[in-house]
Amino acid sequence: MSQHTKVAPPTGLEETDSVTLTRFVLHEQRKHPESQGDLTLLLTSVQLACKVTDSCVRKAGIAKLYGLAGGGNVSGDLQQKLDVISNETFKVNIESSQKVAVMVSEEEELPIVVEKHNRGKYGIAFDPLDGSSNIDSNVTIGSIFSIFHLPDAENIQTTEDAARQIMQPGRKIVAAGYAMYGSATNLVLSFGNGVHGFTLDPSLGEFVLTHPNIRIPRRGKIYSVNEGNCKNWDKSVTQYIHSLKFPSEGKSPYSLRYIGSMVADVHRTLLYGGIFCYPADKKNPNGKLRLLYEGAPMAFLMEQAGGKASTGTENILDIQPHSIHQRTPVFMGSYEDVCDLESFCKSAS
Ligand SMILES: O=P(O)(O)OC[C@H]1O[C@](O)(COP(=O)(O)O)[C@@H](O)[C@@H]1O
Ligand SMILES: [Mg+2]
Ligand SMILES: [Mg+2]
Repeated sequence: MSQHTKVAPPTGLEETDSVTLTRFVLHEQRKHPESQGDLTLLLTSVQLACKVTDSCVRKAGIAKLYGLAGGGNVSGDLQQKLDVISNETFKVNIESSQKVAVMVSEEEELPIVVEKHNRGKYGIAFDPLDGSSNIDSNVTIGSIFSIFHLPDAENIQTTEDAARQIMQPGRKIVAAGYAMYGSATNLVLSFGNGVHGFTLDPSLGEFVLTHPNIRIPRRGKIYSVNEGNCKNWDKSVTQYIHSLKFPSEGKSPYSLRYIGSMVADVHRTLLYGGIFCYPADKKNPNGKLRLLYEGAPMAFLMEQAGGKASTGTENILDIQPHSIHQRTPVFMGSYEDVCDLESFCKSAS
């Protein structure tokens, strides 16, 4: 019995069998009559970078079997590490959109300043391959991005100028999202008016809308953290996690799920609720995850879905970055769960 289920499209889009990502983005653009279509073109290039990365991820394990090792062509490329390939893919595709002036990548020490003739008014920060320790075991990995409007893109000359202009708090994000290369490939994004999830239809080669207007449950039943680090946690984090495992009489303990790919752990948290944590600890006083292309874009999506993201004491979206690769402690997920964590931090201070 196969019943064809239609997904209700966002208001204003006709009910058809599939709303592709491209159509969705164009629809968003039409809501802003003054728009010149720059963001649309930029997102098209991000979408393409995700599709190319997805295709490399799918082929990575078999490249050698097909004799694709060696040589300086595409086959040679497949030998490279996926994080190098995805970084190149993101840089090349995004630069060719001619809509950005600055790119910040986890894989590049300095911001990339785009040549004047190829420039646009946006800046983008990305983690081209997130969860890289999971690549060889074929566990879900992803890509994360955040897009900012630059105040004075034309006059950027040095990498210092570039860093200064793109180091904006997450509240100023224009659009953010992630691609997840799992059993299926998803692209989840927000322009600041809700969160929408798309799934790559391999036969069409198109992302189609499968999860319109994602809302995270107010409270969840799952916590996600690398408990191997617990001996180095602050007392407040230790006590909070303990409270989830040993709740008061009559309440059920939370379940633990931890994949070790932020994209996958955050995706599950967004859909099922609960809390994802990467706290600061004695070894990493600022945590592990990066603000501009991990913490802030995911915090933006969480808040847009009705959840919350915090360092424990501050909303992640309010942090003014002071360096492009700075780290931040991360607690994000269901609104009430993150509030609980914050009250443990508050009472410890
Ligand atoms: O192995 P750990 O310490 O638990 O860290 C896992 C975290 O590190 C990361 O893999 C870091 O991202 P990269 O793979 O992009 O460096 C996150 O995806 C994940 O949440
Ligand atoms: Mg990462
Ligand atoms: Mg990475």
